[in-house]
Amino acid sequence: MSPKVIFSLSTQGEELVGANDPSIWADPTDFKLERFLDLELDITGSKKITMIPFGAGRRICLGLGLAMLHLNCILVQLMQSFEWSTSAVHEIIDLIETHEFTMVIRTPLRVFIQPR
Ligand code: HEM
Repeated sequence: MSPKVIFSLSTQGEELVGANDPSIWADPTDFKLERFLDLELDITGSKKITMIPFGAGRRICLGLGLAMLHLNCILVQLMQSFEWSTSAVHEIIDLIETHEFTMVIRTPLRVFIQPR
């Protein structure tokens, strides 16, 4: 049985803010990775602030170009080289964030990797 994924604060009855704002993302509480396939997605925040993993404005990450160039290669290598699985004891995968010094995942997500 595949684990249930809790993705949104809305499942906890809390206020929808930021990345959970439906005026910014369609169906924000749905786990839809394909939303990131939109090549028009502006991650620099120069047109509209939607998702800015590298920051925005004058202090935007200087390594943005380098990182984007290498991320696909690194990800593909990791997927090709290892078998990935979640723990059998995790019936629920909790992707909800919480505030610490920065925004972090509330419950650490543990994965098991084995060389293929
Ligand atoms: C996935 C990879 C990376 C992410 C998500 C990331 C994210 C960020 C973020 C959020 C900031 C702060 C921006 C702000 O203050 O508004 C930043 C700053 C910075 N990053 Fe990155 N970064 C990544 C990779 C890199 C790489 C590979 C380099 C260099 C080769 C780099 C160099 C820098 C520098 C120099 C700053 C400071 C820019 C400034 O304050 O003017 N980063 N990065």
